[in-house]
Amino acid sequence: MTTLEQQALEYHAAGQRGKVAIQVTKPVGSQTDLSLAYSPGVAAPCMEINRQPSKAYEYTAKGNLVGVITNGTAVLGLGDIGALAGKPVMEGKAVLFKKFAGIDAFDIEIDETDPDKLVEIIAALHPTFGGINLEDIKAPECFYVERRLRERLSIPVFHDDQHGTAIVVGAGLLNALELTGRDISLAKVVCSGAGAAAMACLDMIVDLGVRRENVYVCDSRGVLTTARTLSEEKRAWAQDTAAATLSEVIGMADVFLGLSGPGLLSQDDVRKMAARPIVFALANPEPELRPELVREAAPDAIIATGRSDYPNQINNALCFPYLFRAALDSGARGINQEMKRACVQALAALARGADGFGPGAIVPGLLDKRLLGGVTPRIAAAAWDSGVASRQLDPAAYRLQLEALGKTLL
Ligand SMILES: NC(=O)C1=CN([C@@H]2O[C@H](COP(=O)(O)OP(=O)(O)OC[C@H]3O[C@@H](n4cnc5c(N)ncnc54)[C@H](OP(=O)(O)O)[C@@H]3O)[C@@H](O)[C@H]2O)C=CC1
Ligand SMILES: CC(=O)C(=O)O
Ligand SMILES: [Mg+2]
Repeated sequence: MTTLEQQALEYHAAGQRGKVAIQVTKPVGSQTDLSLAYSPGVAAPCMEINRQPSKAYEYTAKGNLVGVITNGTAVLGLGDIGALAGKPVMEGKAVLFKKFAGIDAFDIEIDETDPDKLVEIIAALHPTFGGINLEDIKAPECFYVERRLRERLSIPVFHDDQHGTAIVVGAGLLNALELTGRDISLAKVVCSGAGAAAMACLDMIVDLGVRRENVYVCDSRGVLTTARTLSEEKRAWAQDTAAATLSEVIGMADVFLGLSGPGLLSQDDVRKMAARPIVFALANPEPELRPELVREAAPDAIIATGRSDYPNQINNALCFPYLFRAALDSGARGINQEMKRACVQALAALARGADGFGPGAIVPGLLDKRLLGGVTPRIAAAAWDSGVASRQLDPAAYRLQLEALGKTLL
């Protein structure tokens, strides 16, 4: 076991176990308080909500509460380690919701792999929450589960590994391309991984201007080609090529996008890439190739990982707190493409506006205090403009409100 792993175990076990706890928000110290908080007074908000369900947003925690829900089938890059073993990650996401955006989150680990049953369970749980953040559910089941829940529920349902990752990859890629003087429409991209995160990231970068014919994708069996029998999602990325392996398609690639597993990129692969390559080795916790090894093979590379212990942390934690903050505050029924695009542009702009902007800072750091006030109002505005929100928020006033909130959080 490494020192870091040992420290992480001690961190999690120290004091009150785990990373989150419940906090009470009303006085309960007197008989009068108790008769308001519980019986008999609590019947009044119950009956108000029974008459008008939207009153739940006024009288309960629903409007500021997100469910972080997994079945543990694709926990980070650790694979199918099961619902219970995924709990530390889900608690971690709950911590980030709270510390970065003041959102309360319950982590819910569901021991169910059948997609239809999972949909039924999550749908049955949904009255508790103002939004649902699906996490670490493997592909292809995650696509079905998210789609069915979005069809059924009128609260935001968002698969973080797909869309959260895609947003941050989009922002990082725009800035990395700018810094290396590349035209997005000419960039050749090679992606390792064809699961939840990869498929959504590829859709996003095509939305931003990458040409589909310039993208080569590898899964655990090699390059997605037209000769292979592929799922519907993967078929969309199949190339008519005889190349079968990552090493065979990576020649002169401008961008490597790793959303697969540890150690799947070699230094020789990096050496085959174009000059000033962009290497996003995003598998967690162990990237496709460690940054120091990428640097050795290509000293002028722009390198990003999903980890907090290297520069350029491309991690969905840079966006999900702010997306949900904006969605909850604007009363959005869902998180749509316009909101995601607004988040991409806001994150990219925030990085460009920082003093240290450059190859080692293509995205803001997770602890950048400008994020809450800088990103969230732009997403809320996009929600309103695209017709998915029920409240229009004045951007300047909302920003001030968020900046004040931010001071109470980190
Ligand atoms: N930095 C970040 O913010 C994020 C990083 N990630 C990382 O991305 C990775 C994938 O996560 P996710 O998409 O949720 O998981 P999925 O289980 O949905 O997808 C995993 C993908 O990796 C592929 N894969 C496995 N082995 C290989 C291999 N030898 N060569 C190429 N591809 C391979 C699988 O192939 P096949 O389809 O054949 O099974 C599959 O397409 C994880 O490491 C995760 O930590 C995910 C989300 C966010
Ligand atoms: C960051 C994240 O969500 C993942 O690696 O799965
Ligand atoms: Mg995840």
